[in-house]
Amino acid sequence: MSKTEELRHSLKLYFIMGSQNCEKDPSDVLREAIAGGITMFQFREKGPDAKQGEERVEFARELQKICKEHNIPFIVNDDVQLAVQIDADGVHIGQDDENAHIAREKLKGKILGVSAHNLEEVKEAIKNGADYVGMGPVYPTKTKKDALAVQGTDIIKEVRNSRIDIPIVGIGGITAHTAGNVIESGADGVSIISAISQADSPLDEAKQLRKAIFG
Ligand SMILES: Cc1ncc(COP(=O)(O)OP(=O)(O)O)c(N)n1
Ligand SMILES: Cc1ncsc1CCOP(=O)(O)O
Ligand SMILES: [Mg+2]
Repeated sequence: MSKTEELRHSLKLYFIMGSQNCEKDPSDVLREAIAGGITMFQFREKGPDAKQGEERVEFARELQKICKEHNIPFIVNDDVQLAVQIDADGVHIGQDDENAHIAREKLKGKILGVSAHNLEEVKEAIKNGADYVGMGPVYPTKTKKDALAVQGTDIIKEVRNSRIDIPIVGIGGITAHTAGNVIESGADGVSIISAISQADSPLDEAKQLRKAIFG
């Protein structure tokens, strides 16, 4: 399998989480999500109650260890320096984060994901060396307070209709009921925070999502 094909597979069920998203112990939530079949993980420790400093680094290492034990790629949200420090598998940055071109330079050989909300941002991300783009919010979400306007799946279709082949993952309000639509629109995978992290059973929820994605 080529590196891109491998990445397309890893993006299928991309779980994102930080301590602020969990009611149970985050390590247990992550273990359950892995048992349920997630294919990639993003460490997103963010917001007013987020862990800081050394405690944050230790928390990242704890979740990274769980991912390593199960061969799940471990991506850091926003923080390129942390990704380098703990030798993460990659980083995901948004339009308001560190410049993607500079992040690419600092993370040679690692996975670089970039958020994009329109065709221009997708093209710019490709120029800057992104390996995949995260597009959304596809549906309404309560998880990200500063999220831009809901886009539906049209923007993903538009990118695919422009014959742009970069791996795409949809994000924002996606559940097991809607994941299939996101894939049908041309996305390689779905990124999920609350549907898994807030589920009574993250394991069962991940299983349901897998069914919707893989059939
Ligand atoms: C896979 C994926 N796609 C999009 C985002 C959003 O990134 P960003 O716009 O920088 O917002 P924050 O997550 O940093 O609040 C993401 N994290 N992951
Ligand atoms: C980080 C992010 N970026 C766009 S929407 C969103 C939040 C996704 O969370 P949820 O899956 O709970 O809607
Ligand atoms: Mg960001």
